[in-house]
Amino acid sequence: MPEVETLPDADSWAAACAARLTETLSAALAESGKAVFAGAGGSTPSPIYARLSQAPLDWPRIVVTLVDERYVPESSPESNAALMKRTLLNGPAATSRFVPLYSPQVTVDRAAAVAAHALATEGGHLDAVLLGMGEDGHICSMFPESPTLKSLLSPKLNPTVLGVPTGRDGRGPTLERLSINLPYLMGARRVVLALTGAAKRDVFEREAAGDPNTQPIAALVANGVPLDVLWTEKA
Ligand SMILES: O=C(O)[C@H](O)[C@@H](O)[C@H](O)[C@H](O)COP(=O)(O)O
Repeated sequence: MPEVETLPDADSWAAACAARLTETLSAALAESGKAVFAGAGGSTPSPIYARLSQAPLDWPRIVVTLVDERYVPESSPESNAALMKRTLLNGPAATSRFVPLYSPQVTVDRAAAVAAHALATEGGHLDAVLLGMGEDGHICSMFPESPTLKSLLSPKLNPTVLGVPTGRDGRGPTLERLSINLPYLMGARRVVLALTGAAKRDVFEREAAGDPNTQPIAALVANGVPLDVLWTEKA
């Protein structure tokens, strides 16, 4: 079971998450002259992105992408790309290169294939990843009841992006989505899972002890994903 690092308040938690991601991107830049960051959407990451955007990194050599995306254009209020551009791609980070997952295709699966190719063209590897987690234990768009879950959690596949049909998360129905798969997380240099609130801490601890074939958090643990879990009581 990975250790859960407890931060005393929202500010120190967001700062610690941003510092861990900055450290990881800096190491990748030092080692290979480029770095790839992938981040989550949802409500958790915004204060972390606000801090990360100001990090003194060589942003023109950093590629920024998403761990998942709703199958909507950037003009939609549901778009994670729009969220990322509003919160992370400001200040120094605005000089990074953004690679979206969404593109208007005939089907979400076709869009996933286009996104998979785009990420493969960037090297097919993520250096720093920021994840949130739903109260149903989902990360990325790896939803417990989704028919795509088995493919997304297969550790032996190549890193890729898959289409996720309309489904349900802990808060209700979800749009069709695009999601990276578990092998992308297994190959990452560092994955930061940012959690807030007592409920999510309990969910994390329950899910981490679960079935890696059907529970994404258990799959991260069972497959040795380099995971830092940072938690604070109130965001
Ligand atoms: O597209 C999304 O919604 C996110 O990428 C998703 O995977 C998110 O991380 C979880 O649903 C947690 O969402 P909150 O941070 O809002 O709790």
